[in-house]
Amino acid sequence: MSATTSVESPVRLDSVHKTYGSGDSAVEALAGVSADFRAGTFTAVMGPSGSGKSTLLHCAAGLDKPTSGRVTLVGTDLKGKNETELTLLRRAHVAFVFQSFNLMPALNVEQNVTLPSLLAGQEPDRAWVDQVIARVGLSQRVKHRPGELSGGQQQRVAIARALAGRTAVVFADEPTGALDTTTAVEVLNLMRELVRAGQTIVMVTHDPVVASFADEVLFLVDGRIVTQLTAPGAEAVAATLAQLGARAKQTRGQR
Ligand SMILES: Nc1ncnc2c1ncn2[C@@H]1O[C@H](COP(=O)(O)OP(=O)(O)OP(=O)(O)O)[C@@H](O)[C@H]1O
Repeated sequence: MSATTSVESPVRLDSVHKTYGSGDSAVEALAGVSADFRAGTFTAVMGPSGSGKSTLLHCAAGLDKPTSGRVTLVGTDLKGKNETELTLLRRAHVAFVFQSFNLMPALNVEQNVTLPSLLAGQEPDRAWVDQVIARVGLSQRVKHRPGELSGGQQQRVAIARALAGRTAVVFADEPTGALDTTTAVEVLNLMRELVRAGQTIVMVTHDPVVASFADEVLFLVDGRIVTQLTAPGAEAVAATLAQLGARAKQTRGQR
């Protein structure tokens, strides 16, 4: 089973602005972001705390509505779509690994991993599900419930759940934050394999080593993409972050 589509750019943002609140308390979380996430690409989104990374992910996934601008997800303009339409679109084409793992406490590992496919009305590919569970190191835990697992193991279930359905798009927010280095590298290599098979992954991370597994790294500052690197090493990512941090400090000092 594969839900991947032939859309060239499964995720597109055109001049997306997002302002939270109004008047004196208004916060411009995204200040005109345009980005084209092409099929079969792995993109990392980086930037200082509060720069708009999570907001970008939420707007791109239709979990939050832009104040202005356009988001196109697997060829569908999200403007004017109601919650039911958005839910059906996401079920068919999108998977998430977010910081709160959102696992179903009453279901075991295997049931959690296959749930998105079942909800989308698709028969899970059992051999592939077993393979993904094995790759994240949970073969000995398939009958365990989330409450019986460590934080890192729960994160691995969330990753397996996101990757098992082979959806066109995967959005990930710090997907390897709770993992040891060896497991994190295994998960990132698995993500790269899926990208090579045509999936599109957009991942928020603070870690230059994690970002170095991506094809592109976008850097956000104050809700704008200020620079991007193609296939960078971890050192280049860290150097760019340091430069941006110094620039942000200077700007704050001038205010
Ligand atoms: N629901 C909300 N209501 C009001 N302001 C919000 C809301 N969500 C985010 N913000 C503000 O929007 C800005 C961008 O937040 P966002 O969470 O996207 O940043 P981030 O880059 O993901 O940060 P972090 O790295 O700390 O997770 C911040 O100033 C934040 O305070």
